[in-house]
This record gives sequence, C-alpha cells and structure tokens, in this order.
Amino acid sequence: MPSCNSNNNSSSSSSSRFNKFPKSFSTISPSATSAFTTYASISASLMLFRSIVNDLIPYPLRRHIWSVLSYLFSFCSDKQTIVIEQYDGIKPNHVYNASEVYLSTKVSPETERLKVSKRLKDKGLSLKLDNGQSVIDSFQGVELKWRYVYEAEKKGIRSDSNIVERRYFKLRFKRKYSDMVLSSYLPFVLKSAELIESEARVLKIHTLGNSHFSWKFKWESIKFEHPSTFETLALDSELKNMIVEDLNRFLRRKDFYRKVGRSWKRGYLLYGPPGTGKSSLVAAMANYLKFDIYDLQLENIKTDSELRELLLDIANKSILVIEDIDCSVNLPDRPQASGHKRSGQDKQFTLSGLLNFIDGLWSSCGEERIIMLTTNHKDGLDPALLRPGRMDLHINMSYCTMQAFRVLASNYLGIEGELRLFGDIKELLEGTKVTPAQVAEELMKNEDADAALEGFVSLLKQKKMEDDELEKAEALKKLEIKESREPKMQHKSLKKDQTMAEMPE
Ligand SMILES: Nc1ncnc2c1ncn2[C@@H]1O[C@H](COP(=O)(O)OP(=O)(O)OP(=O)(O)O)[C@@H](O)[C@H]1O
Ligand SMILES: [Mg+2]
Repeated sequence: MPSCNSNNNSSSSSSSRFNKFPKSFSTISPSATSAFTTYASISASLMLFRSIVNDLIPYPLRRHIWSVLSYLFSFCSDKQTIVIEQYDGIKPNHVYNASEVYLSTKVSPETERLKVSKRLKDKGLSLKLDNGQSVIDSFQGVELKWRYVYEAEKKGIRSDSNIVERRYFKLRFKRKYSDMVLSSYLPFVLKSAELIESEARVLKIHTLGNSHFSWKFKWESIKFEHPSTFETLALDSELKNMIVEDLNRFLRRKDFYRKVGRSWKRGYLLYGPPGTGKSSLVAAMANYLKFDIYDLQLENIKTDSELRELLLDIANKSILVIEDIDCSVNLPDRPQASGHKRSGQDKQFTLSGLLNFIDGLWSSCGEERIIMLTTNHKDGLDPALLRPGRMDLHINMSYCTMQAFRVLASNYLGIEGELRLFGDIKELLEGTKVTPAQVAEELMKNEDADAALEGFVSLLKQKKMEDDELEKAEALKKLEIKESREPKMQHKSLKKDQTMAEMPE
C-alpha cells in the first residue's frame, strides 16, 4: 500500500539520518577519544583548582605570588617587559598618555576588542585597547608587543570601601633591544603622540566669564573656528614671510631659550588703524601654530591675585591676547573692586609691570607661550612698553597695498591673474588710505569679478576725492591759524619796539 510504502520510506530515511551519528562517531579513533577525555578532565581539574585557589588565597597575596613567579621566570626568558603606569605617584604619567595616543593609531581590525569613544571636542573617533588586549608594533625591524591592563581592587571589606584602579601598558620585547627601546623607541612614541595630538587638536578660545556662584572671573572656553590663515591674510608677502619665519624660529629654539635663561615665550605688538587685520593676524597665528587663544580683558580684573590665578591657569602652547591696550590699560586709575583696596605698590601697576609679572610667572612654569598686544594708537602707549626688549616684534598693520589687494581679490573673487582695472587700482591705492576691511566689504558686494572691481574703483575715486578735500581743508585751517597768530605777533613785536624806544638810553 502506498501509505505503507511511504511509511517505510520515511522510516528508512530517518534511520539513515539516525545512522549518521554512530557512523561519524565510529570514525573517531580510540586514541583521539581518549585524548579528548583526558583534556576535558584536566581542564575541569584546573578550573576546580583555580576556584579553590581564588577562594582560599586573597587577591593581594595571589598578585604577589604571581609577580614573584613572573620575576623568577623572567630569568629564564630572553624577553623584557616595561610597565608604563597611568600615574607616577599622584601625577599623571606623560609616557602613559603618549602611549595611549600613539597606540590609538596602531590598533588593527584584527584586535579582538577595542573601545571606541568620541568627546564633543574631538574631530574623529578615538580607538583604545580594551582590557587585556594586545597590539604588535614594529620599530627598526624589532617587534614590540603592547598590552593594556586594567585592574580594580577594593581596599577593605566594607561595602563602601574605596576601589583602587590601576591602568598600565606592558611593553614586551627581546631583552637585547632594551637600550634601543629606551633611547630610541619610547622617545619616538612621545614625539609621534605629540604630532598626532597637534593634528587632531580642536582649538579653543578662552574668555573671562563669572558664574552665578562666584564674583571671580574664570576662563571659559568655546571652540575656536576662525577661518583666518596666513594664506587668506592680506599682507605684503615680505612681512608675511618674516612673521612665519619668526614663529618657526621660536618653535625650534626651546633649548636656546633654556640656555640663555629666558622663558620660552615671544611677544608681539600689533599696531595700526581699525580694520587692518590685527585680530585676523592673531587668529591666523593660532591656526598656524595650533595654539589656544586666551583673550584677557584687563578691565575685568580687580586684584593682582586674581590676575596671577588667571595667568597660572593658562596652558602651554597658547596665545595670550590683550586687545586695544591703549584703551584697557589705564591700570593705575582702574575702578577699585569693593572690599579690595589697592596698596601703594599696586598703584604703580602698569602694563609694563604686568608684562614683568608675566615674565616672572611664566619663566618658572610656562612653555611655548605667545603674548600679543594690539592697539590702534601706538603713539599713546607707555614708553616703557615700547622700549627695546619689552615686546619682541612690533608689527605695523598698514592700509591696503596693491600686494594685499591681490590676496583679497583672489580670496573674494577668485581672481588669479592681471585684470584690466588692476592698473587703475594700483595708481589709486598709492594715494588713498583704505583698509583691507573696507576692500573686503566692497569686493563682497558683487559675485561678478568685473562688476565688483568697477564698484571698488569708484569707491577708491570717491575716497581719493574726500581725502583731497580733507587735505585742502586742513591746509586752509593751518593757514588761517597762522594768519590769525601773525597780526598778534606783529602787534606784540611793535609794542616791544615801542617800549624799547620809550626806555631811556
Ligand atoms: N589684512 C587683512 N587680510 C584679510 N582680511 C582682512 C585684513 N584686515 C581686515 N580684514 C577683514 O576685515 C575684518 C576686520 O578685520 P580685523 O578685525 O582683523 O581688524 P582689526 O585690525 O583687528 O580691527 P580693530 O582695530 O577694529 O580691532 C576681518 O574679519 C577680515 O575679514
Ligand atoms: Mg581687532
């Protein structure tokens, strides 16, 4: 019967399936089976042994035994291990931080477990080794194995006892390379980390702000995203190159500054009319050096101790900016903070004194600092500030020249070559005082290059006319003053002559 057949068939197929297992089992040889059984029983015993040891021997003792055993075994091994801990006492260990940064670029997709994170200020994802994970690096043909370890140990038996955490890297390599690792490889790791960090660095601008809870001003920072660079800056190329070279020399000369006993800092005084690019130059320098900016508004500072605190809070690799010093630094006459009377000595507090103060503080605790002062009126500054050696470089930010105009024309209109109107513009610029800010504003008015240039030429012509009229008016005024004085002078000399004549001989 069909149903019977089908039943038979199915039973035969299920039995053939059923028969597969005994068959495959039967292919394992007796020796393999016994090896498997032995392995299983050994690992079970080991696990049992481990749990007994864990129960009977407390963790600190276990760790001690383990380190003694490792120490004994190290004599038989041709390998050496360097331990790089997160803290050196209570201070962060710079080598640990650098290793972490360096290894974040070394982890490969083959690394089994990685930690991925991103802080708000970071540009990209940051990768870190997870606990117990390793990565192999190679340097000058030598293989170096890094391993990250995290340990947490409870101090005491109470539920609220402190948990002591320990993080470290283990760097393992062949013993014969230990000199090379200490003298070349680890310095290379430090240097690489510095480069990686400076590339990934998001710049910040720090300004003074006070919270609701305190009358004191503190640095508050936001992301610094000013687009100004030395390429976009409209300056004569000679001046631009000189500034860039000066900055490069400053960065190179760490050892020089130490040798001559100076703090590793450089001061720039930028002076010129409004809109000539002083603030833009500060931003371009920050972007070039990848230094944070600290914008110090002196009028907010009431006491010397407040100022000292703020200056000590400034990080290395930074630019301290004091804008419009001619306006902000009539320090001796500043309003007094309530309850903070200035001593007689404080009243002598001048900008020059402030800079001395910064010198003293920074020579003992700061590195790679730049201080920039800006002013519209150099003539009005304290002569002590202008004396040689006070600010290292005085930079005159002048009205727009033809070279500067070409940079702006390229930035704003994409003009690279010579255009028809350039001849007129060159001539007009020579006799006209127009700031780069005014030029930029005019060039932004029109997307079409020719139309924008036409507009700019008429602006220059009008400015020239106004300047000429102003000049004429000034000359006329001078003449009038001179003439109004002359009759008086004549009158005086006449009177004098008369008196002389009246005097008896
Ligand atoms: N030399 C320059 N190169 C490029 N752009 C400039 C230059 N000077 C001025 N500008 C443009 O004009 C704007 C104002 O310039 P900036 O604030 O740098 O002038 P400033 O000299 O600091 O003026 P102030 O004395 O009023 O502070 C900038 O945002 C920039 O667009
Ligand atoms: Mg400015």
